[in-house]
Amino acid sequence: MSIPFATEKQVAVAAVRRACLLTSSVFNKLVKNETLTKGDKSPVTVGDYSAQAVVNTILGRAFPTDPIVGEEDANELRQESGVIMRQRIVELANETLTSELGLGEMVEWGLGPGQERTPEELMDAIDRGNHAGGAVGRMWTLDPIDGTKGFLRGEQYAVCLALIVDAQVQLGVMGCPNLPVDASNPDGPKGCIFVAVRGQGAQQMAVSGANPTPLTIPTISGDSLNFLESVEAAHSSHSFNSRVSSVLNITRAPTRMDSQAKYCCLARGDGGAYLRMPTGVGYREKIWDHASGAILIEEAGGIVTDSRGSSLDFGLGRTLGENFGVVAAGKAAHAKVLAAVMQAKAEEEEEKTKARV
Ligand SMILES: Nc1ncnc2c1ncn2[C@@H]1O[C@H](COP(=O)(O)O)[C@@H](OP(=O)(O)O)[C@H]1O
Ligand SMILES: [Mg+2]
Ligand SMILES: [Mg+2]
Ligand SMILES: [Mg+2]
Repeated sequence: MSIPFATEKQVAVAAVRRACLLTSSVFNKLVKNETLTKGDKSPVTVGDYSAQAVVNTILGRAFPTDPIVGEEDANELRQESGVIMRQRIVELANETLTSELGLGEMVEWGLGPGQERTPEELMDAIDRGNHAGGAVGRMWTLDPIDGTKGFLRGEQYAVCLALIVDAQVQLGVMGCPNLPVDASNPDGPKGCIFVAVRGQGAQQMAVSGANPTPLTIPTISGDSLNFLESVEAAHSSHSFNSRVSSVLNITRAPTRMDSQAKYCCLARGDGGAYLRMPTGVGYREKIWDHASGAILIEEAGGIVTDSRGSSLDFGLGRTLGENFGVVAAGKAAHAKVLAAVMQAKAEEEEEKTKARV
């Protein structure tokens, strides 16, 4: 019997690796007119667009009928004002798609010398990410650069790809080009890919795909537990996390890091819990910001829920719908952190009520 999702895993690792090579190379050459500000004020760069073009081109060749829920779309690039960026994206995507085959890659996926695409094909590939999501069937979800702000600062970011079947994440692949291979050697080699398949465990490997190593979240007890949280205070409440730390008597400062690299660090024991509490009303978390991270944690032996203890629902469309915040940790730590979140929430409510009277 063949191993479930073996081909999907091979294709997804190849797609993420190619996208990582692209984003690492583009970072050093990024110039001012290669970044746009989207409607929600967040940045998007030629790196985000061309990484989405590359991954979607590969998925489109390998699995032509699978829909994709991707973060970016090509609307801006199809305008007159988008011509310069579009040219750059086409150049970057083609450079990446046509480079020599790496470990486990196949010509059939549209890779290797001579496989250039037209600008129109690449814009259409980006727009294959327009799927609305939903509870039924097979779909991929892609964040071509998660943590664009981290990417622009030269810090952490991740290329994140996951396969969802009937609302359950079955496969997750994350590429972190700037993440040290070994956290105890922060100045050592950087760049790793994390892979998880439902029921088959979690792994870290080199960006080349070599040296896959199984990952298990270590049991972290007591006050040695520390939080992983967003760098951006607008994305996740720093003050609420510090309140939760006080409830747990944690004195260690949180580790701030952009992107789903936080899930990767948690999976290999570089942090005790990832806590993401909403900062204001109305923002809905996106499925591509959590799908690959959530399966990585589960397959490494941990638990991911929202801040009320409900499981994340990947079947409601492009967002996580009513889920409120995210709590991810190893099994024992998760129960403790969730209880502390509830207590901190109650304390906060009480203070608000007192302030009103
Ligand atoms: N107000 C908000 N609350 C929570 N998340 C937000 C947000 N505004 C943007 N984000 C998301 O936060 C992600 C980055 O997370 P983090 O802060 O953990 O690095 C962004 O992903 P992109 O960088 O892919 O756009 C974006 O989707
Ligand atoms: Mg974005
Ligand atoms: Mg993101
Ligand atoms: Mg993104």
